[in-house]
Amino acid sequence: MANREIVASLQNASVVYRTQSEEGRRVWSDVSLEIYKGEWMVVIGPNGSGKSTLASCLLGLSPLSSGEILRKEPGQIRGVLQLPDAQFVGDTIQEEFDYLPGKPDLTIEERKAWYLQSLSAVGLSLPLERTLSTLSGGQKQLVNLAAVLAQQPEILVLDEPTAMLDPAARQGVRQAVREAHQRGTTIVWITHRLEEVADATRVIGFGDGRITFDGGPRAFFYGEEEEKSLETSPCSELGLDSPYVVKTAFGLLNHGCKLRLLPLDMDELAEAVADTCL
Ligand SMILES: Nc1ncnc2c1ncn2[C@@H]1O[C@H](COP(=O)(O)OP(=O)(O)OP(=O)(O)O)[C@@H](O)[C@H]1O
Repeated sequence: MANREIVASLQNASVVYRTQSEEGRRVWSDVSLEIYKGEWMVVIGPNGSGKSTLASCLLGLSPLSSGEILRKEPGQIRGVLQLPDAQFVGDTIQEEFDYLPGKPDLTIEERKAWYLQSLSAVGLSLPLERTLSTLSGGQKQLVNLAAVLAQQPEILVLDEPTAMLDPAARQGVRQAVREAHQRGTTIVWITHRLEEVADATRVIGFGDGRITFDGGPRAFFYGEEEEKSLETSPCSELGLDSPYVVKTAFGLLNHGCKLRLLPLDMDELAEAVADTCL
Protein backbone atom coordinates (compact mmCIF):
# COMPACT_ATOMS: atom_id res chain seq x y z
CA MET A 1 0.00 0.00 0.00
CA ALA A 2 3.10 2.20 -0.23
CA ASN A 3 1.78 4.48 -2.98
CA ARG A 4 -1.70 5.04 -1.65
CA GLU A 5 -2.73 8.32 -0.10
CA ILE A 6 -3.51 8.19 3.61
CA VAL A 7 -6.55 10.37 4.40
CA ALA A 8 -6.71 9.68 8.15
CA SER A 9 -4.68 7.71 10.64
CA LEU A 10 -4.35 6.74 14.27
CA GLN A 11 -1.02 5.93 15.89
CA ASN A 12 -0.92 4.08 19.21
CA ALA A 13 -4.22 5.66 20.15
CA SER A 14 -5.84 5.04 23.52
CA VAL A 15 -9.16 6.34 24.78
CA VAL A 16 -10.10 6.35 28.45
CA TYR A 17 -13.55 7.79 29.20
CA ARG A 18 -13.91 9.69 32.43
CA THR A 19 -16.10 7.91 34.96
CA GLN A 20 -16.75 8.32 38.65
CA SER A 21 -13.88 5.96 39.43
CA GLU A 22 -10.43 7.51 39.34
CA GLU A 23 -8.97 5.28 36.63
CA GLY A 24 -11.89 5.88 34.18
CA ARG A 25 -13.06 3.40 31.54
CA ARG A 26 -10.38 2.28 29.09
CA VAL A 27 -12.02 1.70 25.71
CA TRP A 28 -9.03 1.46 23.38
CA SER A 29 -5.47 0.48 23.99
CA ASP A 30 -2.80 1.19 21.43
CA VAL A 31 -4.94 1.31 18.29
CA SER A 32 -3.03 2.05 15.06
CA LEU A 33 -4.86 2.35 11.76
CA GLU A 34 -4.32 4.04 8.42
CA ILE A 35 -7.28 4.89 6.20
CA TYR A 36 -6.51 5.12 2.48
CA LYS A 37 -8.18 7.34 -0.10
CA GLY A 38 -10.98 5.64 -1.99
CA GLU A 39 -11.39 2.60 0.21
CA TRP A 40 -14.67 1.32 1.65
CA MET A 41 -13.79 0.27 5.14
CA VAL A 42 -16.31 -1.70 7.15
CA VAL A 43 -15.64 -1.71 10.90
CA ILE A 44 -17.35 -4.58 12.66
CA GLY A 45 -17.31 -6.00 16.17
CA PRO A 46 -19.51 -6.88 19.12
CA ASN A 47 -21.37 -4.37 21.32
CA GLY A 48 -19.11 -2.16 23.37
CA SER A 49 -15.95 -3.03 21.45
CA GLY A 50 -15.18 0.62 20.68
CA LYS A 51 -16.51 1.11 17.11
CA SER A 52 -18.53 4.28 17.78
CA THR A 53 -15.52 5.67 19.60
CA LEU A 54 -13.69 5.41 16.27
CA ALA A 55 -16.42 7.48 14.56
CA SER A 56 -16.27 10.12 17.32
CA CYS A 57 -12.49 10.37 17.18
CA LEU A 58 -12.38 10.61 13.36
CA LEU A 59 -15.05 13.33 13.40
CA GLY A 60 -13.22 15.25 16.13
CA LEU A 61 -15.99 14.77 18.69
CA SER A 62 -13.90 12.76 21.18
CA PRO A 63 -10.27 13.41 22.05
CA LEU A 64 -7.65 10.68 22.37
CA SER A 65 -6.26 10.05 25.84
CA SER A 66 -2.87 9.25 24.30
CA GLY A 67 -1.38 8.62 20.88
CA GLU A 68 -1.83 10.59 17.67
CA ILE A 69 -4.60 11.15 15.17
CA LEU A 70 -4.37 12.62 11.70
CA ARG A 71 -7.69 13.65 10.26
CA LYS A 72 -9.20 15.93 7.64
CA GLU A 73 -10.62 19.40 8.19
CA PRO A 74 -14.29 19.26 9.33
CA GLY A 75 -15.53 20.28 5.84
CA GLN A 76 -13.81 17.30 4.21
CA ILE A 77 -15.03 14.66 6.63
CA ARG A 78 -18.68 14.21 7.49
CA GLY A 79 -20.56 11.64 9.47
CA VAL A 80 -23.88 10.18 10.46
CA LEU A 81 -24.02 9.11 14.08
CA GLN A 82 -26.34 6.73 15.92
CA LEU A 83 -28.56 9.39 17.52
CA PRO A 84 -30.06 11.30 14.58
CA ASP A 85 -31.70 14.01 16.73
CA ALA A 86 -28.34 15.00 18.16
CA GLN A 87 -27.16 16.03 14.70
CA PHE A 88 -30.03 18.31 13.73
CA VAL A 89 -29.44 22.05 13.72
CA GLY A 90 -32.73 23.16 12.14
CA ASP A 91 -36.42 22.66 13.00
CA THR A 92 -37.56 21.60 9.53
CA ILE A 93 -36.01 19.59 6.69
CA GLN A 94 -35.61 22.82 4.70
CA GLU A 95 -33.73 24.51 7.56
CA GLU A 96 -31.52 21.48 7.98
CA PHE A 97 -30.41 21.79 4.35
CA ASP A 98 -30.24 25.63 4.49
CA TYR A 99 -27.40 25.26 6.98
CA LEU A 100 -25.29 23.26 4.52
CA PRO A 101 -22.24 25.17 3.36
CA GLY A 102 -21.38 25.66 -0.32
CA LYS A 103 -23.33 26.34 -3.53
CA PRO A 104 -23.83 30.08 -2.80
CA ASP A 105 -24.68 30.78 -6.45
CA LEU A 106 -27.87 28.72 -6.49
CA THR A 107 -31.23 30.51 -6.59
CA ILE A 108 -33.83 29.63 -3.94
CA GLU A 109 -35.63 27.39 -6.44
CA GLU A 110 -32.37 25.67 -7.46
CA ARG A 111 -31.48 25.09 -3.81
CA LYS A 112 -34.89 23.51 -3.17
CA ALA A 113 -34.42 21.25 -6.20
CA TRP A 114 -30.98 20.25 -4.82
CA TYR A 115 -32.51 19.43 -1.42
CA LEU A 116 -35.31 17.33 -2.95
CA GLN A 117 -32.89 15.50 -5.21
CA SER A 118 -30.62 14.77 -2.19
CA LEU A 119 -33.60 13.39 -0.26
CA SER A 120 -34.69 11.28 -3.19
CA ALA A 121 -31.14 9.83 -3.52
CA VAL A 122 -31.72 8.07 -0.17
CA GLY A 123 -35.31 7.12 -1.03
CA LEU A 124 -37.14 9.92 0.83
CA SER A 125 -39.93 11.99 -0.63
CA LEU A 126 -41.03 14.39 2.09
CA PRO A 127 -42.09 18.04 1.92
CA LEU A 128 -39.24 20.38 2.83
CA GLU A 129 -41.42 22.22 5.37
CA ARG A 130 -41.92 19.02 7.41
CA THR A 131 -40.85 19.46 11.06
CA LEU A 132 -37.96 17.15 11.94
CA SER A 133 -39.43 16.18 15.33
CA THR A 134 -42.43 14.61 13.54
CA LEU A 135 -40.27 12.15 11.55
CA SER A 136 -39.71 8.52 12.51
CA GLY A 137 -36.27 7.42 13.73
CA GLY A 138 -35.48 5.87 10.34
CA GLN A 139 -36.61 8.98 8.43
CA LYS A 140 -34.42 11.16 10.68
CA GLN A 141 -31.46 8.88 9.98
CA LEU A 142 -32.14 9.22 6.23
CA VAL A 143 -32.42 13.04 6.40
CA ASN A 144 -29.01 13.16 8.11
CA LEU A 145 -27.55 10.85 5.50
CA ALA A 146 -29.05 12.89 2.65
CA ALA A 147 -27.53 16.07 4.11
CA VAL A 148 -24.03 14.61 4.44
CA LEU A 149 -24.14 12.99 0.98
CA ALA A 150 -25.27 16.32 -0.53
CA GLN A 151 -21.98 17.85 0.63
CA GLN A 152 -19.91 15.24 -1.25
CA PRO A 153 -17.29 14.99 1.52
CA GLU A 154 -13.89 13.41 0.94
CA ILE A 155 -14.51 10.98 3.80
CA LEU A 156 -17.87 9.73 4.99
CA VAL A 157 -18.09 8.13 8.46
CA LEU A 158 -21.31 6.20 9.01
CA ASP A 159 -22.07 4.76 12.44
CA GLU A 160 -24.68 2.03 11.94
CA PRO A 161 -26.45 4.05 9.23
CA THR A 162 -29.05 1.34 8.61
CA ALA A 163 -29.82 0.51 12.25
CA MET A 164 -33.36 1.93 12.16
CA LEU A 165 -34.23 1.09 8.58
CA ASP A 166 -36.43 -1.56 6.96
CA PRO A 167 -34.84 -3.89 4.35
CA ALA A 168 -35.88 -1.75 1.35
CA ALA A 169 -34.52 1.44 2.91
CA ARG A 170 -31.29 -0.40 3.86
CA GLN A 171 -30.78 -1.34 0.22
CA GLY A 172 -31.46 2.27 -0.81
CA VAL A 173 -28.83 3.57 1.60
CA ARG A 174 -26.24 1.04 0.45
CA GLN A 175 -26.90 2.09 -3.16
CA ALA A 176 -26.64 5.85 -2.36
CA VAL A 177 -23.34 5.26 -0.53
CA ARG A 178 -22.06 3.07 -3.41
CA GLU A 179 -22.68 6.01 -5.77
CA ALA A 180 -20.76 8.37 -3.44
CA HIS A 181 -17.93 5.81 -3.29
CA GLN A 182 -17.85 5.61 -7.09
CA ARG A 183 -17.49 9.41 -7.18
CA GLY A 184 -14.36 9.04 -5.00
CA THR A 185 -15.59 9.37 -1.41
CA THR A 186 -13.72 7.26 1.14
CA ILE A 187 -16.20 5.31 3.27
CA VAL A 188 -15.85 4.25 6.91
CA TRP A 189 -18.97 2.18 7.63
CA ILE A 190 -19.50 0.94 11.18
CA THR A 191 -21.99 -1.87 11.54
CA HIS A 192 -23.26 -4.97 13.31
CA ARG A 193 -24.87 -6.29 10.15
CA LEU A 194 -22.67 -8.94 8.64
CA GLU A 195 -24.36 -8.71 5.23
CA GLU A 196 -22.98 -5.15 4.94
CA VAL A 197 -19.43 -6.54 5.02
CA ALA A 198 -19.86 -7.66 1.38
CA ASP A 199 -19.59 -4.02 0.17
CA ALA A 200 -16.18 -3.52 1.80
CA THR A 201 -12.82 -3.25 0.12
CA ARG A 202 -11.34 -3.69 3.61
CA VAL A 203 -12.71 -5.02 6.88
CA ILE A 204 -11.51 -3.94 10.32
CA GLY A 205 -12.56 -6.30 13.11
CA PHE A 206 -12.80 -4.57 16.46
CA GLY A 207 -12.78 -6.64 19.62
CA ASP A 208 -12.42 -5.34 23.12
CA GLY A 209 -10.88 -2.01 22.13
CA ARG A 210 -8.29 -3.32 19.71
CA ILE A 211 -8.07 -4.31 16.08
CA THR A 212 -8.30 -8.09 15.75
CA PHE A 213 -8.54 -8.28 11.95
CA ASP A 214 -7.50 -6.10 9.02
CA GLY A 215 -8.08 -7.60 5.57
CA GLY A 216 -10.56 -8.30 2.81
CA PRO A 217 -14.15 -9.50 3.32
CA ARG A 218 -13.47 -13.05 2.04
CA ALA A 219 -10.56 -13.46 4.44
CA PHE A 220 -12.78 -12.11 7.25
CA PHE A 221 -15.44 -14.78 6.70
CA TYR A 222 -13.29 -17.71 5.53
CA GLY A 223 -9.82 -17.07 7.01
CA GLU A 224 -6.58 -17.16 5.08
CA GLU A 225 -5.53 -20.71 5.96
CA GLU A 226 -5.61 -23.45 3.32
CA GLU A 227 -7.63 -25.63 5.75
CA LYS A 228 -10.77 -23.56 6.28
CA SER A 229 -13.01 -23.88 9.31
CA LEU A 230 -16.10 -21.94 10.32
CA GLU A 231 -15.10 -22.04 14.00
CA THR A 232 -11.69 -20.43 13.49
CA SER A 233 -12.59 -17.74 10.93
CA PRO A 234 -11.80 -14.14 12.01
CA CYS A 235 -15.57 -13.49 12.03
CA SER A 236 -16.24 -16.36 14.48
CA GLU A 237 -13.25 -15.44 16.59
CA LEU A 238 -14.83 -12.03 17.16
CA GLY A 239 -17.85 -13.87 18.59
CA LEU A 240 -20.06 -13.02 15.59
CA ASP A 241 -22.44 -15.51 14.01
CA SER A 242 -21.45 -15.98 10.35
CA PRO A 243 -24.15 -15.17 7.75
CA TYR A 244 -26.24 -17.92 6.18
CA VAL A 245 -24.35 -17.65 2.86
CA VAL A 246 -21.01 -18.28 4.59
CA LYS A 247 -22.35 -21.18 6.70
CA THR A 248 -23.79 -22.78 3.56
CA ALA A 249 -20.46 -22.42 1.75
CA PHE A 250 -18.68 -24.09 4.69
CA GLY A 251 -21.29 -26.89 4.53
CA LEU A 252 -20.50 -27.40 0.84
CA LEU A 253 -16.73 -27.38 1.50
CA ASN A 254 -17.21 -29.95 4.28
CA HIS A 255 -19.02 -32.18 1.78
CA GLY A 256 -15.99 -32.04 -0.49
CA CYS A 257 -17.36 -29.50 -3.00
CA LYS A 258 -14.70 -27.43 -4.69
CA LEU A 259 -15.82 -23.78 -4.77
CA ARG A 260 -14.17 -21.55 -7.36
CA LEU A 261 -15.29 -18.49 -5.40
CA LEU A 262 -15.98 -18.27 -1.67
CA PRO A 263 -19.34 -16.47 -1.74
CA LEU A 264 -20.14 -13.21 0.08
CA ASP A 265 -23.79 -12.87 -0.95
CA MET A 266 -26.71 -14.85 -2.34
CA ASP A 267 -25.80 -14.21 -5.99
CA GLU A 268 -22.27 -15.51 -5.46
CA LEU A 269 -23.60 -18.51 -3.52
CA ALA A 270 -25.96 -19.36 -6.40
CA GLU A 271 -23.02 -19.09 -8.83
CA ALA A 272 -20.86 -21.33 -6.63
CA VAL A 273 -23.60 -23.97 -6.36
CA ALA A 274 -24.34 -23.79 -10.11
CA ASP A 275 -20.62 -24.37 -10.82
CA THR A 276 -20.54 -27.50 -8.69
CA CYS A 277 -23.54 -28.88 -10.65
CA LEU A 278 -21.85 -28.56 -14.06
N1 LIG B 1 -19.11 8.89 27.07
C1 LIG B 1 -18.77 7.74 27.61
N2 LIG B 1 -18.43 7.64 28.92
C2 LIG B 1 -18.05 6.47 29.47
N3 LIG B 1 -17.99 5.30 28.81
C3 LIG B 1 -18.32 5.33 27.51
C4 LIG B 1 -18.73 6.52 26.84
N4 LIG B 1 -19.01 6.21 25.54
C5 LIG B 1 -18.78 4.90 25.41
N5 LIG B 1 -18.37 4.36 26.58
C6 LIG B 1 -18.00 2.96 26.81
O1 LIG B 1 -16.98 2.65 25.88
C7 LIG B 1 -17.12 1.32 25.40
C8 LIG B 1 -17.14 1.34 23.88
O2 LIG B 1 -18.28 2.05 23.45
P1 LIG B 1 -18.59 2.27 21.90
O3 LIG B 1 -19.88 2.98 21.84
O4 LIG B 1 -17.42 2.88 21.23
O5 LIG B 1 -18.73 0.75 21.43
P2 LIG B 1 -19.45 0.14 20.15
O6 LIG B 1 -18.56 -0.95 19.67
O7 LIG B 1 -19.79 1.21 19.17
O8 LIG B 1 -20.78 -0.45 20.77
P3 LIG B 1 -22.23 -0.70 20.08
O9 LIG B 1 -21.99 -1.71 19.00
O10 LIG B 1 -23.02 -1.23 21.20
O11 LIG B 1 -22.73 0.61 19.55
C9 LIG B 1 -18.37 0.76 26.05
O12 LIG B 1 -17.98 -0.03 27.14
C10 LIG B 1 -19.12 1.98 26.49
O13 LIG B 1 -19.89 1.69 27.64
